[in-house]
Amino acid sequence: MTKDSTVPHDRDVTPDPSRTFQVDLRGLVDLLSRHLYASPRVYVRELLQNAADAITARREIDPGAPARVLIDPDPDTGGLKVHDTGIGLTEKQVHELLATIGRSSKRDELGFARHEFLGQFGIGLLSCFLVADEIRVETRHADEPTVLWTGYSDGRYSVSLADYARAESGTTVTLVPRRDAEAWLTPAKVAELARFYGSLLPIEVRVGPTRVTDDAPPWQQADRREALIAYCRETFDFTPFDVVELDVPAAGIRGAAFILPQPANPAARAGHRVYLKRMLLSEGVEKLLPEWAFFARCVVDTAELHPTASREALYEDTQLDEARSALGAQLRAWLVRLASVDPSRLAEFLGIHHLGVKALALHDDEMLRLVEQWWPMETNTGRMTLAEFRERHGLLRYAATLDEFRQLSAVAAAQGVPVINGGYTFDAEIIQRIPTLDRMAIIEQLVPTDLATRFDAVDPHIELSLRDFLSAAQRAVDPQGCQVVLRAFDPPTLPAMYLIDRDIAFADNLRETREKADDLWAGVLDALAATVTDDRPQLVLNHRNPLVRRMTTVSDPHLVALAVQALYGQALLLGHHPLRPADSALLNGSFLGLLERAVPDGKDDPK
Ligand SMILES: Nc1ncnc2c1ncn2[C@@H]1O[C@H](COP(=O)(O)OP(=O)(O)OP(=O)(O)O)[C@@H](O)[C@H]1O
Repeated sequence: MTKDSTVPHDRDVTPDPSRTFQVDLRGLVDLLSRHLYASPRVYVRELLQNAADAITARREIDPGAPARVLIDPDPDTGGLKVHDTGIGLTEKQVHELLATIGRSSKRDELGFARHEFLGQFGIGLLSCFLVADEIRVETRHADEPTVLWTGYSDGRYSVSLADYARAESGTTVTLVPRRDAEAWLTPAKVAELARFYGSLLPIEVRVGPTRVTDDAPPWQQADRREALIAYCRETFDFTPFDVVELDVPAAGIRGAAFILPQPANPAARAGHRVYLKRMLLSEGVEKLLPEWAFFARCVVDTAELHPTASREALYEDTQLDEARSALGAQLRAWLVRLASVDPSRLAEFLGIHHLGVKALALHDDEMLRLVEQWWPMETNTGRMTLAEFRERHGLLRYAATLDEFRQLSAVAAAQGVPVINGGYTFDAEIIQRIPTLDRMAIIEQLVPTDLATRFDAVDPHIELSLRDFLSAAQRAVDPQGCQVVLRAFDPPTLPAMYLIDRDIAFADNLRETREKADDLWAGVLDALAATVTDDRPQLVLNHRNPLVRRMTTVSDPHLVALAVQALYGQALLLGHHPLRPADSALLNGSFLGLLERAVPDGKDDPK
């Protein structure tokens, strides 16, 4: 084996203890502002967080210690002071913690974040350099001397002991504004941000004389429901359809889900408002709930879930996964409860969110069950749920398109064939998926062919006698490319049906009938079909209909043509078939022609 001269010798990589990394603070701040934080506004959150943590640390030792934070913007200098009554820092700690990036007092001996604190990374204070050139800290720990620390955005810092004692234990952080960042430090902006991030903190926070913290989160107030509805109106700008309280102890989650009062797009995931240990993490956390719960927006506080380093999102880990399922279970329980306690309210809910619920029912069994049990679908025997339909008829029979349903429903109803309209968005697919809930479910798609067997043939002798009528009728709609057929079917009130070429199978069925018929009958039909190809659309005239019967007795071929053309147009309209220009012209012509016949001409007018 030859020795590779590019492999470094051991002595080349031996660390030199006298050398340590140098940090380019400007570069680091630039990194934070461009790549970690979404906006410089986070500086207020980081200052509040440090103050709150310092108070927590002090109260661990002295539970009666005051818990106050005062934020004091100075309109004259454009700067800002944040005073807290926290634990403060000794001189040694100032050197160690404030001047070392990544060093934090909030981790345990093993380096894990300590549960009771908001901070953990040791970089939060740096965010102040997004808006300040200089950060000054005055701090006092217990009876130790007051320490003054000043850090500059170019990476220098100084430490000295004050020649006075700060009035009480705690810290004051002063920001000297950076040019071009003054807007982030105006009193109005600071008050807005302090309220935005800190309104739920369990300590007293004031901006100048104004308190920005609430007494308690809405889900902990005496009249919770009222408080939550008011919160939803104020924060999300809608009055919820309902409020579902959320409580997942394993993830330390408390809060509420607000059911949207308007339809929502399931594909556009709603942003939820998430607090972490009562400090706002983000108002746009997307994956807190399972995908199917698109109809709810939440506000929650969590003590256990983990933030990403920017503290603007939740870290995707198994804990978040489990929390998501637990929250989903609570929303499901709400739906189930609604179904048993207040079905009309559930129907109202589905009335708003049915499209989204149906979209999810295509791949979520729970949603499918909800639709099956509670969503009334259109059928030719009235609106009813799929569950009811199955119970009554033993199967789920449906027409796959709206046109097919319209074309067939009346005929099918008259013949005692119940059918569901599967033509609305997702409905046919939902019906086809029902066997995943119950393997015994029988699904049947109704196609016009199925009804064809119920179109009874007319007595051949009668049909022969109607030969002239049928030829005239055929000629009347020949230019439309349509074949005229005479059958007897229910309901008798329906004079004609137009069956489109999609139903070639039906045409085959007609041909079969003809083949089975006796010679006389076959002869009649052959004569009729001489100019007709079998896959043309069919106008089926109903011999049970009194008007059609009367038409067959008319001897004037012109009147027959007008009447057949009018029935053709009406059948197209009833079946919701598109009217081609030639169809409209035909319909128009027949209408005017019939009017001409119906209205006496001027010669009879006495005037
Ligand atoms: N107001 C304060 N009172 C007492 N100590 C403070 C205060 N602000 C900062 N410190 C000390 O400085 C350390 C560094 O603060 P920094 O905000 O940079 O990080 P952190 O709060 O520990 O973590 P994170 O980056 O997650 O916010 C803190 O761990 C804390 O010990």
